[in-house]
Amino acid sequence: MTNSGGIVARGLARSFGTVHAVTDISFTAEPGRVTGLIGPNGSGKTTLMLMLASLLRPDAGQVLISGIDPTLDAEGVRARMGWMPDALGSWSVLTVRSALETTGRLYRMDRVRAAERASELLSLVGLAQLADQPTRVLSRGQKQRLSLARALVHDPEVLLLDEPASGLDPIARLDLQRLVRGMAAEGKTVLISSHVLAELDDMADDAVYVADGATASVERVAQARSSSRLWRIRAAEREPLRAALVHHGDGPVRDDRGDLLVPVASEAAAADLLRALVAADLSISVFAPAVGDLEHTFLDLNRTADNA
Ligand SMILES: Nc1ncnc2c1ncn2[C@@H]1O[C@H](COP(=O)(O)OP(=O)(O)OP(=O)(O)O)[C@@H](O)[C@H]1O
Repeated sequence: MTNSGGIVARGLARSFGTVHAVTDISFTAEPGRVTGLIGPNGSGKTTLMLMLASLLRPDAGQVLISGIDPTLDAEGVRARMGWMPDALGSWSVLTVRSALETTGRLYRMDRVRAAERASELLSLVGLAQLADQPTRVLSRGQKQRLSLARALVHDPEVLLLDEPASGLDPIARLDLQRLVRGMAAEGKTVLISSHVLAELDDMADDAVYVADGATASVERVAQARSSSRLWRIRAAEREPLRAALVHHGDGPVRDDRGDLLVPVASEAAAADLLRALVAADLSISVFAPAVGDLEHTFLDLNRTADNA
């Protein structure tokens, strides 16, 4: 297997008794990029992340993290990887600051460096005011921030973030987005699993789609991406707009919160439609895909899987 840094997974499989959680996962997540890990509930994302993090041994296939195989050198992988699980483990009697200092000590920092790093991270994730509170009093969103800070303690090259935005308020989500983009800009490899696809659309450069324990092929993803999708269109004159869409659109026209939705076969067809609407003298104020790229692709892949 060639090593380009970042995360490389080839032909991964893992079962629990008769449950085949992961059957065939292959992908590459490159340094300097944010890669979204997308799949329905129970599709094998957490099992995959555990294998990448050296916490679970694959039955078949291979992983390289920054060139290191976790089954051969778990410690080497852990030194280079930060892992933010979807729920913070319990250290409920420690204060927020001491939880971070203790994590630093586990990474063999001396007391002074661990304390410095804890202070840096407390301000980075916006928890400085809660530094002396026991972690058990934190809200869900505050626990998420602490969990992220813990994953960053040793300034890892590779980050695995499992549902990092869950429980975060809109401002904290924007902060998270900025932080994640900043880490990619520093050359780190970031793999994020999330069900909030609109958010991943704003954050991810690449996407890996998983269904029933296997990655969707490049061809299937390309086909799903380019399939017909709904567009949202708004004009001051709604009935003339409806008439024009019935004439020029690629399917039935639907009302949605004051706008009209119509299926459009491709980007080129969307450009033609917009030209036709403007030529018909309609004042168009909104003309955009009704769902983001990732969500559209996810829905199409799963529709295809359900019909297979
Ligand atoms: N330790 C285990 N023992 C038995 N079955 C397991 C175990 N861990 C996971 N599974 C099963 O493997 C499948 C994949 O689970 P996994 O948690 O990896 O999915 P997921 O994609 O992370 O789901 P979600 O989006 O809901 O978090 C599920 O059917 C799950 O029930």
